Amino acid sequence: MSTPHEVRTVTGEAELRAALTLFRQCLHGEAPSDEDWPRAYGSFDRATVLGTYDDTGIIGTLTANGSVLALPGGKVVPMDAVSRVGVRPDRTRRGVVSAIMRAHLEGTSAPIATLRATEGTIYRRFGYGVATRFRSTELNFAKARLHDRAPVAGDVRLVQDMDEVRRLVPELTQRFGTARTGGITMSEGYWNMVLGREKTMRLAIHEDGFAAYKVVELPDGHYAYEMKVRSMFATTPTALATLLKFLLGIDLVRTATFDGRPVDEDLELLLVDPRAVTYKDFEDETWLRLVDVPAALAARTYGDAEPVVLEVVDDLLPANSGRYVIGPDGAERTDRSAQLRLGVADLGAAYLGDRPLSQYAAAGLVDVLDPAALPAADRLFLLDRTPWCGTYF
Ligand SMILES: CC(=O)SCCNC(=O)CCNC(=O)[C@H](O)C(C)(C)COP(=O)(O)OP(=O)(O)OC[C@H]1O[C@@H](n2cnc3c(N)ncnc32)[C@H](O)[C@@H]1OP(=O)(O)O
Repeated sequence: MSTPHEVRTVTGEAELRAALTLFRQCLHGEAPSDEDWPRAYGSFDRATVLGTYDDTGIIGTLTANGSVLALPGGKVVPMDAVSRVGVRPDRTRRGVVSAIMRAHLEGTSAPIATLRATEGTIYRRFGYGVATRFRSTELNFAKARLHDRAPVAGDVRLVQDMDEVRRLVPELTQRFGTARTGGITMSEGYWNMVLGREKTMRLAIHEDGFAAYKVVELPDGHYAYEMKVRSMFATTPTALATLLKFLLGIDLVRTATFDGRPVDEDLELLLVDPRAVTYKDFEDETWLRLVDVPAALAARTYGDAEPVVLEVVDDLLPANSGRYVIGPDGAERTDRSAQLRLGVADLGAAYLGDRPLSQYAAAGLVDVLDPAALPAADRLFLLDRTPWCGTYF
């Protein structure tokens, strides 16, 4: 590999602290304080950190958190959750992050990497595509009431003690976070950092899901509060309705915002007045990169349709380039002629089944060499349920 910047693994506590400081400063934030550092240090418990240095110190960094990803068909595979990417502002636009991205993709053993992007125009060139999307849901408590047929059943236990909240969140996300395609898990050290400074996080736990939320006083309110639901996983419709009923029953709350919800979670169907719900902030969630295309294609299951031959183009990791036959029984390399051709970023985008390949083709992102293959590819790749992650990192 020849790049103008040498990339190496960041090792030891002092170097990790410098890397995190650099990243936070790149996002216009503060260096970790002495008080925060132990938890921040602990958050590297399953991470590989890369850095680029010059004679002024560290100038670029990337963290690859060892994680897992739930695939169509239910398999859960190793995945690098890439975060804390930053280049010092006096060293940008000279290829530093390109060198680090390449080093990460060439060095990792995970077949898939995902990230959350600060900007929409950076990561496609490295082979990442938008594989899941989310939106926020706002509920007006004055109007929001479940109708009589909503499937409410089972008890909800409330946990208010922060030590117990910190202990339970990693366990609960482990249990429920990968139930849906696109779900991931994060390490205990990561959660310890995220929840370390929280003082008023509450947990509502049902046997098939949970909600983690805060209730904050409205600035101009007199005993008027707003609920912020940071995380909610409901693996059954009953868990969703029951958790919702519990949250709506909390006194003094005027509105609730549920962050980062699945785009097919239509809460109005559970309510008497559908106008109690407003959806907003529809955005990209998971950017996904197939690092090892043959392994990743073989790891998911496919729908029922005639097999299709895809030609994948990957300029950054050329070993991935080539033709693959994909059918109900799986996927493997083939010498047969290609029917559809697409770049690895668009394959990553379509991989979890968020949108049909025909939509990418209509946008000019898939070359259709044999039109008969397109409806078959749609049936092979699509899921009965929109993929969604729900865990921010
Ligand atoms: C997963 C995460 O952690 S998201 C957080 C990402 N970090 C940030 O947003 C912090 C602030 N920004 C930065 O630290 C840096 O500007 C980075 C990391 C975004 C880019 O680093 P750089 O070293 O400048 O990128 P590099 O020089 O390798 O550029 C690669 C290409 O991306 C383009 N590019 C880089 N940054 C941007 C940007 N912000 N917007 C659009 N294009 C960009 C470059 O123009 C270049 O294009 P080219 O290949 O066509 O010439």
